Amino acid sequence: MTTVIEARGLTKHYGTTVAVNGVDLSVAAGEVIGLLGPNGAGKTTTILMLLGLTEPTAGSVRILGKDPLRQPLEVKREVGYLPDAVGFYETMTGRENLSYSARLAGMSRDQARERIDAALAKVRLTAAADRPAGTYSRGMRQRLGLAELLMRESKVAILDEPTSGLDPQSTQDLLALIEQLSRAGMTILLSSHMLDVVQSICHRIALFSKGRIGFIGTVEDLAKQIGGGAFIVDVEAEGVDLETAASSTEGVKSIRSSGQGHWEVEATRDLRPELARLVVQGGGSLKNLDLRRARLDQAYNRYFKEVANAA
Ligand SMILES: Nc1ncnc2c1ncn2[C@@H]1O[C@H](COP(=O)(O)OP(=O)(O)OP(=O)(O)O)[C@@H](O)[C@H]1O
Repeated sequence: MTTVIEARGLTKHYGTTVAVNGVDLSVAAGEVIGLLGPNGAGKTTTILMLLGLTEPTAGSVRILGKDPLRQPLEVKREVGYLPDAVGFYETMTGRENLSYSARLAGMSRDQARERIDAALAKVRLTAAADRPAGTYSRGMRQRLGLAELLMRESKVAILDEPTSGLDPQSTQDLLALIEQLSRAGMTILLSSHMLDVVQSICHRIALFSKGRIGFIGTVEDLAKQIGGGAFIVDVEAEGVDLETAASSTEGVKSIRSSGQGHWEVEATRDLRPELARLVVQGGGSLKNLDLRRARLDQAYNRYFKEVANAA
């Protein structure tokens, strides 16, 4: 697998403040990685170093084998950055903004026209393409930002809170687009405090804490690491006490009553068959059984509680 982003021992001091303290990060082509952590944990500073916009105090970055500080133009060609508030020329239309950026990137007029049309269609902005960008909603601006990355054929996208301020429908639209880009091979780093958004599209998450990456892996890995279970089974049954019946079953991490005849079982594997059997063997009748994935927000809160307790 091709490694697209490689950071080793990345460190940044601002005077006496240690903003980033020895970050190692390796991201493969087509991966979507969520950068998470409390305010001030070092996510933005890490992103700025990956983009070559801030010089590391120590450590190294390679983007597709190139050093963002020594080869800034080459890296800029490969990496698209979508900040929290994407800046466009407000009086210029969406299409004119893209044309301007294509000209700066040295594209020929014909090539630009073709790529701009395709990119606008992909983000569903064709109908609005000739309106001034100043009239665009926040969702449209984010989509125009993605269109710019598509037009430039960026291999890496770094997105800062891409869905903040978007309504649920616009959020879903944007997430679907980001997934398409990843399936087409784009590598995506996404910094966000919106944990449901992160869980829905990220393959792995990196948890930043005091300038370090304290955890990197899947949500399931995180749930396991903090001693929980990666699987949650919701059980609805009558005539049985599941807490007693399933308490010693291998793989059960916790059983919580979530109402009369309802239980939430946290487990290290999919325990639906065993739970169904236990209900029936205990003389009860099973009414419903649902499997859910561990929730990132719960795992995240538990992780940072442990970090705070360990401090
Ligand atoms: N230009 C700067 N000068 C001095 N200190 C800075 C500068 N930029 C960031 N810091 C400090 O570095 C630390 C890490 O900040 P950073 O912005 O990277 O965190 P973050 O994880 O992105 O936070 P947020 O979630 O709020 O965006 C903080 O203590 C911050 O105050």
